[in-house]
Amino acid sequence: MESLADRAYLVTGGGTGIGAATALHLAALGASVTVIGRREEPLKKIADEVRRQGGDALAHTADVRDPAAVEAAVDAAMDRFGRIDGLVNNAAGNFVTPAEKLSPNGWRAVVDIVLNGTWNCTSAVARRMIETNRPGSIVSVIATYAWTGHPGTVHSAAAKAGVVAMTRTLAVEWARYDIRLNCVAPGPTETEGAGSALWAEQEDRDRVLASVPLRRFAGAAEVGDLIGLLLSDRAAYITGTTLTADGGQSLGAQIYGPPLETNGASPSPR
Ligand SMILES: CCCCCCC/C=C/C(=O)SCCNC(=O)CCNC(=O)[C@H](O)C(C)(C)COP(=O)(O)OP(=O)(O)OC[C@H]1O[C@@H](n2cnc3c(N)ncnc32)[C@H](O)[C@@H]1OP(=O)(O)O
Ligand SMILES: NC(=O)C1=CN([C@@H]2O[C@H](COP(=O)(O)OP(=O)(O)OC[C@H]3O[C@@H](n4cnc5c(N)ncnc54)[C@H](OP(=O)(O)O)[C@@H]3O)[C@@H](O)[C@H]2O)C=CC1
Repeated sequence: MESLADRAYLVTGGGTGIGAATALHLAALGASVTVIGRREEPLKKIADEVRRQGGDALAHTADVRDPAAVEAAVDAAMDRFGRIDGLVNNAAGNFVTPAEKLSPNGWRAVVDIVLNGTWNCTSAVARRMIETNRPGSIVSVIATYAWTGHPGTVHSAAAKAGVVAMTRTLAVEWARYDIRLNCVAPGPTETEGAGSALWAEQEDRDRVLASVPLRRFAGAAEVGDLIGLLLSDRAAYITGTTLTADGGQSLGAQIYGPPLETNGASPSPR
């Protein structure tokens, strides 16, 4: 595993789920991390855990929808660590609803967090990288329905597709500054946020599991590990791409394959 000692990263939605696992993973590799989210308590818990393990972390509350709050968070990270080497756009909002019942404000809430929030953070961090003449790596967490689409999540699917287009555009535009941008597309991942938003009932969990050829949920830590890979210099020649880790879910049901039913395999993440 490559050391990330002396590096400093920002992780949005870093207090819970995949964001928290990513922050802990980066800190374990020696990096300093700034975790950003709306609620102070989960952020403080992760920052305390990083410090307990001998690392350095800053917890900063901000709503990624608010450009001024994002600027203040990035300034606080610069003041504390003196540099920014990378950003993880992980914050998201989601709920399942038939599209015809989605209110204008419901659409706005999700698209604002996922698409506008990603832009607010990406532009604020990239400007600091350009001003300080430092290379950088930006990873955004998307979902495979950015290209497959998925009924019930039109707001999130459309916003994640926008993040892919943003990533591909900026990967070319900012290559001259040695800023790399990539996406990670996890499949169903065992987190509290997704559990309550997307598979609150056992019946929903079973349906999700049955759609995954590897027949298990991903663990937040294994997704955090992939994000760490894309942030690191091992991925120095990778830009503008999406790394999919979905247990084969987005390949869809195959005509001559085994039936997509739960098969008794352990559904627990590795
Ligand atoms: C199925 C397999 C695929 C697997 C891949 C899955 C890929 C993606 C996964 C994820 O993204 S998991 C992340 C889940 N985490 C979260 O959602 C956490 C954060 N969530 C939130 O903050 C809220 O859920 C929020 C609604 C997104 C935003 O909160 P905010 O406080 O800004 O908004 P509200 O004022 O509460 O609501 C705004 C608007 O939205 C309507 N709304 C909220 N929930 C629902 C719902 N369940 N159904 C329908 N509409 C909903 C709410 O009513 C408001 O609209 P108006 O009433 O004002 O019109
Ligand atoms: N779990 C899964 O199955 C999958 C998840 N993903 C993606 O992975 C990422 C993480 O999801 P997951 O860990 O499961 O879910 P969580 O709900 O645990 O994570 C979402 C995080 O985003 C933060 N957040 C939400 N809204 C805002 C906001 N406006 N400003 C700042 N922070 C915000 C939340 O903190 P707070 O509420 O305190 O602000 C929370 O920490 C998301 O991008 C999601 O779309 C993709 C595919 C599958």
